[in-house]
Amino acid sequence: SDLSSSWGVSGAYSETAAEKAYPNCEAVPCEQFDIAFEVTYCGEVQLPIRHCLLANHGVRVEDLTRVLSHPQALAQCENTLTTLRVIREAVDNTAGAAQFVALHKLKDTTDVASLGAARVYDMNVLAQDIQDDADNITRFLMLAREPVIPGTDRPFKVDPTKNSRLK
Ligand SMILES: O=C(O)C(=O)Cc1ccccc1
Repeated sequence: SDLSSSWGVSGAYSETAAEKAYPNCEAVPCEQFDIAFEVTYCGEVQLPIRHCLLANHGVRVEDLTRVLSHPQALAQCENTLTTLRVIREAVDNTAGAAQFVALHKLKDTTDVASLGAARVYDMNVLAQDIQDDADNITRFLMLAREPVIPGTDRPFKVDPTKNSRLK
């Protein structure tokens, strides 16, 4: 199948967004984007986002002092995190936060990420649907590297409004 790359590690929301935008493609997580090329805006995809509070097995809510997640996820769970009285620490990806907490077997740190991330990194789900807005819809931008006609250095401009797959 064709590939589409999504920013972040496996279990990130962006992976789900890429799969929704390109159903016939396999989403490949990509931890770094080469910023040395031009990107074209191709469209947007909207996803209902349901955040979970993840921790290592055996960790209780009372043990938590810190939460790691993407800044947008931390902001979307403001009420829950304030009630928990945990120190917020922003990282670049929700699933990356889960991977970090799992890898380092942290016992005082939680992370806000998807149910999918809980599965991928074998973490315990302390709470589900912790976002302030029960119907949290988040927009993801689809960007493409400027396609180049093979054999030339000329970029091939695409008209994003003509691409019916992006609807
Ligand atoms: O970090 C992720 O998994 C993302 O895809 C970014 C994000 C963060 C919060 C809500 C939606 C997407």
